Amino acid sequence: MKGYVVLESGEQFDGLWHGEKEAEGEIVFFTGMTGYQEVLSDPSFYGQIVVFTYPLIGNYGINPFDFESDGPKVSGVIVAEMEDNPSHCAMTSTLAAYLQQMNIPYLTGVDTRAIVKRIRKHGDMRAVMTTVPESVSVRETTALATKAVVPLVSTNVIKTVNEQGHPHIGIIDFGCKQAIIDSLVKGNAKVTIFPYDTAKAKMDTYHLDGMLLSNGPGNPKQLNELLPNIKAMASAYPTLGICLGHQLLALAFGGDTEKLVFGHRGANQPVVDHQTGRVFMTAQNHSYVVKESSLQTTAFSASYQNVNDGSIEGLTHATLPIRSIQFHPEASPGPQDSVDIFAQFFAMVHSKGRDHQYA
Ligand SMILES: NC(=O)CC[C@H](N)C(=O)O
Repeated sequence: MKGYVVLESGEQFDGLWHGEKEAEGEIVFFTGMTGYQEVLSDPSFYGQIVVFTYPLIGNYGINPFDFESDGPKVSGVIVAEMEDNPSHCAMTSTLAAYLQQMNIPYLTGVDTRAIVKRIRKHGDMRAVMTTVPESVSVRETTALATKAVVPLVSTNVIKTVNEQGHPHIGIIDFGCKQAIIDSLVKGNAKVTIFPYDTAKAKMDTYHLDGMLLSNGPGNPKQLNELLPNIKAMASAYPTLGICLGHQLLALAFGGDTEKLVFGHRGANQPVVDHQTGRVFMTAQNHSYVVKESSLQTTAFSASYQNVNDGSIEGLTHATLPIRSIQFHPEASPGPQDSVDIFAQFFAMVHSKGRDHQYA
């Protein structure tokens, strides 16, 4: 059966329809050649329709190890071609069977290049995947775009992993990828994961050595009411912010964020480290960025910058042990060139123990 994706701009693209239900959400594109399983299950993609630009998706199937959360978070998938006969030693299912089992609609045989050219021109926008395009008004669905989705992907309960580890790192879970938790445990940290709106007073009872603000979906300004709590926590503990966590730290300390025309989603985003001059490749998926001009009135300075468009990729605080990064040092999927960010975070935590009083 023929299926369609109808964009907010009114344009539509067709392909072969697979699925039981329509999908709606922000349409974004991901440029990595591999990593579709991580993308589908990364909570930062919650509710989005993802166009994969690599022309053949699914060629190593789905395995039990590469999930970033308990299941798919995207609302729909669009590909040029999906592999029917994948091959991998750890494979337990084809991508098609997995999407069907999870009730995620997908389109194959789509001119993905044409869609991406539209998005690059007009920006990420709302879209609907449907078999009856004439019945769809994408504009009527845009109200949903303002709804905060972090509460839907954050943990409801406080949980600790690697009980015997040290140091003790608290993660504020805005939709945390499993790979971030794994990276901390790999460094032998005891990790306690808190719901996104846990009060600092509650966290203080856990005797944490450091704090990590996770990635997550949506516009950081949807979480404005959390900023005073975030500022208080980051002022009390050595802190690392990743992606949404980075954006929230900037907002909490008086900076500002804005939406990119089209997001960075892929595995080869070049970033320059201003301290060393080194350029390295990073995994990214975000729509929002910290506004460089807004940093002037804050104690933050830009530590990393995107080589392609000059956007801010990381911040360092002038006096407090706070670092934040827009890209993903845990990769998953993508290059591991920046994995030493976790080692640097551990060094910061060890040199600024929890008994240290910051001014
Ligand atoms: N990966 C993330 O944490 C994404 C952050 C935010 N939702 C953005 O799109 O910019």
